[in-house]
Amino acid sequence: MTGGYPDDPWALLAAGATEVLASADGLDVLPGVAARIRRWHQVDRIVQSLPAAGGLVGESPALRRALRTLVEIARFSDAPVLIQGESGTGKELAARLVHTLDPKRRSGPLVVVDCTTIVANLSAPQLFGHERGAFTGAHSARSGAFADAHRGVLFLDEVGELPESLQPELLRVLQERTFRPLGSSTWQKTDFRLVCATNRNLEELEKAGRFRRDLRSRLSAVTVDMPPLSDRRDDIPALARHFLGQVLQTKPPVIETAVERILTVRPYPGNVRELRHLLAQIAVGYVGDGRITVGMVPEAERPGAVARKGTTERTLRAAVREALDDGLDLRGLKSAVAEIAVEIALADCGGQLGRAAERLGVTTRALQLRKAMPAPGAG
Ligand SMILES: Nc1ncnc2c1ncn2[C@@H]1O[C@H](COP(=O)(O)OP(=O)(O)OP(=O)(O)O)[C@@H](O)[C@H]1O
Repeated sequence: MTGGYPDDPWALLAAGATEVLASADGLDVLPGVAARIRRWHQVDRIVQSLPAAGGLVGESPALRRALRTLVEIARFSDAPVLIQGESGTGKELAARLVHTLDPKRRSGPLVVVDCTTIVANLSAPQLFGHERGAFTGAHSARSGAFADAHRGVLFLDEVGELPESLQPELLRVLQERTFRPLGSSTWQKTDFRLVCATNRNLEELEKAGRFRRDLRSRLSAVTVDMPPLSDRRDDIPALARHFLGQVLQTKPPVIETAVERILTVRPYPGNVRELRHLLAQIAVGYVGDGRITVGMVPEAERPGAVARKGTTERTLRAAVREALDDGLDLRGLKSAVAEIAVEIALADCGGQLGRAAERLGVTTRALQLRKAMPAPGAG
């Protein structure tokens, strides 16, 4: 199976009806249709019962579709799985879920290898392992990922980055289920399920001659597409509460509607990871009163921030032009601006030096000195 799992059993029923009508003796295909519908309900029950969907928070149809596919392939097949999606969409969480749900593999290990860290020739031992003395610096024998993942799952993250020299080797291991550690003359057996993730388009890499066609078709027997956050904005409030709870280690506070609006409309090129970082920033301002208010949202994220920035710049430009026209040089301009900033900060902070210094990002001592200094050109 490739792509998403059907959203509802009616789609299966409709497809089944077409099959029955098309077959010579409609009854022979009925058991198959019935089995598929039964399977659909089984998968749906598992998805509903997953505790927080195995760490993947969200109720949107796009995420549910991906989850159904993950459950289906984890439970009912042993084929390699390719998880595709933009960066930060939860591909690694999805891979972990396959391991947790695979009845044959879950008691075995989950071995994670980030292919961006495999430098051709230098790091092949990371996959194959090596004997003592196999190369300079190999002071003792070490097992590699192929051996470590025996009876479990091998997760190759960013598989599009797998060096070309290792691609035929991986294909061979998948076909033969044997490998030879570096420096060894003995073939070892291994039995792992392969799960890969990529944010690159493997088909394009193949066209560019950077990925082997036979390996790509082997890896993508089953694919799961993790949807970008822009396709599941409905999930943002639940994700926001989830991350606040994680960061604050308490029951998540109530998020004011205005904050929820800010969170749900902005773009997220970094997907869920970016949302998590934003919530971590917001949590810094939380004072423990059970509410997340707009004041805790970083200034740059608040409505009108971009427009305000534009206005500020325009006003500043006009003021600087006027000062230059009046004959002020750069030095004079700088100290005039500093003087005004100090005056405003002190007025806003009721004359308290410490608070004003904090607002200006200087030490209290520096502020004291500046205050003691006569203004340029003054008496
Ligand atoms: N649906 C989700 N529910 C809860 N947390 C999520 C969800 N999706 C992603 N995350 C969190 O977002 C962060 C990024 O997720 P993950 O590392 O799985 O993404 P990825 O697609 O593998 O990213 P990359 O391609 O950059 O490696 C992690 O902290 C993960 O826990």
